[in-house]
Amino acid sequence: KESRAMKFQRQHVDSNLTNYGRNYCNEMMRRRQMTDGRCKPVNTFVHEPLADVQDVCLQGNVTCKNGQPNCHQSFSKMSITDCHLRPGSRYPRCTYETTQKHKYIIVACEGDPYVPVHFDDSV
Ligand SMILES: Nc1ncnc2c1ncn2[C@@H]1O[C@H](C(=O)NS(=O)(=O)C[C@H]2[C@@H](O)[C@H](n3ccc(=O)[nH]c3=O)O[C@@H]2CO)[C@@H](O)[C@H]1O
Repeated sequence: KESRAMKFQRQHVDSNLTNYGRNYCNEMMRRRQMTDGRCKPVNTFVHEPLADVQDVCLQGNVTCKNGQPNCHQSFSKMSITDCHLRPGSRYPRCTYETTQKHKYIIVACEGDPYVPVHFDDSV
């Protein structure tokens, strides 16, 4: 069974941004298995070293969107790609809008070791 930490890495960490250009999301959402059974509507990939993403758990403690107190906002902006399902795209043809951004990320952390288990937002 995949741990929540490993699921976070599969869904949200792509340190060596493979340059697919505007097809990045179409390719990566499939490769990282977020189009099996349904098209995941929104997903962010972070293009920083895994250690830097894990370090966010030690950074600014903030309240998560769902009210839980275990979210952390990065001290620095990070290179990310937001993937948004295009309107009208129908499973199994999941087609995405690919948008490159440089923003602070907010993740929820849990466990020992205390690591990211959920991507909450970018600001
Ligand atoms: N505080 C917590 N502490 C611990 N665990 C917590 C906590 N909160 C939730 N989980 C858990 O996480 C799991 C999960 O999949 N949550 S999810 O909201 O659906 C993920 C969102 C995110 O993947 C994506 N998104 C969204 C915005 C964006 O900019 N970028 C972007 O990628 O969209 C998804 C839907 O929004 C679930 O098991 C829930 O129980």
